[in-house]
Amino acid sequence: PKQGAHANVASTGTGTAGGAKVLTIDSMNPNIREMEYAVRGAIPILAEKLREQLKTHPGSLPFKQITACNIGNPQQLEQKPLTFLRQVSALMEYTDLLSPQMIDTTRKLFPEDAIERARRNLSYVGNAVGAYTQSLGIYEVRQDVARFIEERDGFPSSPDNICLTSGASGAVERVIDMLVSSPDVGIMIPIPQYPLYTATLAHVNAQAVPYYLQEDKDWQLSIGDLEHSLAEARAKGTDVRALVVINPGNPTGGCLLESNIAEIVRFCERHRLVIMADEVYQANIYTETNPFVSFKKVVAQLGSDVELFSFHSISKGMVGECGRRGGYYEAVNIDEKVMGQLLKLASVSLCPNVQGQMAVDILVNPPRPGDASYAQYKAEVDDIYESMKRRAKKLAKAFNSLPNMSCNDAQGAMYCFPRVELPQAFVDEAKAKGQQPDSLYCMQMLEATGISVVPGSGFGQYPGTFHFRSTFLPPENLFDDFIDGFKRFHLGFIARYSP
Ligand SMILES: Cc1ncc(COP(=O)(O)O)c(CN[C@@H]2CONC2=O)c1O
Repeated sequence: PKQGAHANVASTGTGTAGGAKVLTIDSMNPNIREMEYAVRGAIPILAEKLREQLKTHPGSLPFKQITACNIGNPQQLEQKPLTFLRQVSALMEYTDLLSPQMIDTTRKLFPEDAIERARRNLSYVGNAVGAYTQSLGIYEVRQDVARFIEERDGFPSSPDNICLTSGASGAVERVIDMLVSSPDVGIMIPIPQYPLYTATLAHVNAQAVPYYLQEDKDWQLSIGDLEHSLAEARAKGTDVRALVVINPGNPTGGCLLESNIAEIVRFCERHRLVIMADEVYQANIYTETNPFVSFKKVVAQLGSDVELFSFHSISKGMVGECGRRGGYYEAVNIDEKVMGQLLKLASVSLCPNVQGQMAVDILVNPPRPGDASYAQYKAEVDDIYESMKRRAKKLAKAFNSLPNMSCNDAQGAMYCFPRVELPQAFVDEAKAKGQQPDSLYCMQMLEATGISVVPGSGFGQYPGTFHFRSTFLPPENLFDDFIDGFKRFHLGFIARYSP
């Protein structure tokens, strides 16, 4: 189906017995009408229309293809899936391959450890990958997640505190839903932030309490700014209950130092804030100076009783299985009765996606040294990692080589978030059109180059500054063309607006 086709559904007449529609843009839930999610906003939607136009009218645009840099969707940009994961999935989907009649043929096509893993996983679901599982997810997978966390941090983790979900998005939405008991409730979010947070807070009619990340300090977080933002919100009567941290950062790519994390934990203890640690990019680290340290590890090291939810996903890292929908949260120091309510909430949507759960298991429990697939799995992961690291540095360097542009290196995640000094004449032109200046800049970029990025206004930014977010996911064989196309656009843009 065409992207956005849903939005073009033809009206089928008057609906109820000749009367006006019951469900209209005015009668719908106003929270949903007001919420925004720029990662798939106006510019990506136009990009999909232009993609269709290139199919039906080749040569009708000044570029050959759309380069979707608006979304961290690696396999849309030719990243190969991990072989072992797909082998196990295939065997679990078509279990005849494991039958006595076919197993000899299967053994010619699949390594022994993939066969064993598929058989083990199938035993968890009664050999029926199409059946519902437990609401919190398959217990044995939750055990593997807990072991992964213990190995990563060196502190205990219990499967009873792990909940598998169909992606981290659903986990975040569920926790925010639990926290928000009235419109007075506020949750502190970084600016710039991944708009899942502002969208979800709008959806549940809660207050977003912003704190600014410091661009001139590699996007580190300032405790002084947290204190100020919290005091201001509470003085206005907002019931601030939680603090969101995205580490490594989206869209910023910043990775918090352990000392900064400890300060944040103490801040949340002091002010009784639940920590929501979004760590979906924990494997996407490209710098030795800022290695990934989990909030769970620091909370355990400090012996803190602060309440913590940590989120992870199969969509990022080197796995990149975005559409397969898999993820989890770990709940630490959460009240037992609340845990019971979280179970109830999970049970309403029956269970997380089963193949997503199995992919989580491979994420946290990959082939080990000595396994038949270990060498290939490690080689594939290393190749993807090294390529991402090269592309991250190359894109930031390209942005920094241009006039009116500066960009912090991506220490982690999948994005560069350059700052653009937009000429005042252009800013005035955009405002006269009722548009955000960086949004108009990105729209002109798309129309000139086919590159689809997201304006900084879609993530929030310090007033008076302008940014955009681009992934560094275009495949390396097309990367130079991608950068050249962008450079040509930007230099032409600056020339047009320079006196
Ligand atoms: C910080 C962060 N948290 C959660 C999610 C959701 O992950 P799931 O796929 O597991 O629900 C994303 C997805 N990143 C979006 C999607 O691609 N580009 C983005 O900015 C993200 O960037």
